[in-house]
Amino acid sequence: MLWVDKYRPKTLDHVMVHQDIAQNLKKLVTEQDCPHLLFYGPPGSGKKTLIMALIRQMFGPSAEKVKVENKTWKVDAGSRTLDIELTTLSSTNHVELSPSDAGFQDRYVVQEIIKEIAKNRPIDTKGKRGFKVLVLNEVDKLSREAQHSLRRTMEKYSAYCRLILCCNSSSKVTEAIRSRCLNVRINAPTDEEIVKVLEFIGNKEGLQLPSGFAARIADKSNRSLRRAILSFETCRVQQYPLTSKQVIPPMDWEEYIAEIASDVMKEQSPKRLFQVRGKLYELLINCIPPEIILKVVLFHALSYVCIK
Ligand SMILES: Nc1ncnc2c1ncn2[C@@H]1O[C@H](COP(=O)(O)OP(=O)(O)OP(=O)(O)O)[C@@H](O)[C@H]1O
Repeated sequence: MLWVDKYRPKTLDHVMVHQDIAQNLKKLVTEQDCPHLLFYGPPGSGKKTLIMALIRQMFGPSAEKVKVENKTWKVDAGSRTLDIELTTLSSTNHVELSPSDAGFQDRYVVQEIIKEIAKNRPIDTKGKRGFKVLVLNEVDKLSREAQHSLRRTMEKYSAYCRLILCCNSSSKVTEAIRSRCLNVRINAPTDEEIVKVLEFIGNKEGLQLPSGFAARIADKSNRSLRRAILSFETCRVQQYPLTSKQVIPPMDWEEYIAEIASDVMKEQSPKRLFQVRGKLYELLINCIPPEIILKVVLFHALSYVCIK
């Protein structure tokens, strides 16, 4: 198991960063009925970790027993029937999915599939919560129509379904949805917090960390905890004992994008265009978001221009 998964805190009491938010969430679910929630913040800041710990707090360890299903749903779209393939992750009390995976058909996912999941009321056994939780990832990528449908679903099934929405940018979520949720902003962790997590992992793995090594990884991580932990594990695999001069390698996909920028800058011909297109497809197939690809290409391209 990768360290990012192995050392992901499972409960709200064990989180090492955003402890104040974790304690507030704990109070929220123990003292009162939980509202719909919208978690937003930069990639790798710890949103998913808090959401998973929150669900565990609500339903106990059974929330960790999840099954992954790849289902094809038949959806009625007026004159024709659409087949929509979606991956869901579910336990007895919660279901998680990314409706934006359905692309421009996302509104059918919200109108039909989410409605179907939301209206199945869980059995209200004594002492247990009488609602189920629906976790929706990347809601900022949903189309306007899908977001409007989502707003209606939120209202209609709020008696026995709580939505936990997760995204990077809340400004791309409609005001109507935002105002119906408790908004929880998860800031990118500071370098000091990242160093604390890396030292904790190093300690658990029984590693000797040279002085300043964790700080160098934190500095290169762009304040993403996931990235810092992945880099740390890569360094460990590349060389042990770790040395203070050891190079902290960039992510594979970043090197690949740098190559694309260099290809584009060195030669502008139909042949090169064809090669670059192939490389871009390769990145997209590996789930690197297009906006990140363009941002990094631009960054490298500009550095070429500046050198000239
Ligand atoms: N509060 C925390 N304390 C300690 N480690 C954490 C904490 N939150 C996250 N981590 C570590 O950072 C990794 C990345 O966090 P997480 O997946 O929650 O980020 P995210 O904000 O959901 O990212 P993305 O938006 O890219 O999906 C986790 O796998 C975990 O190892």
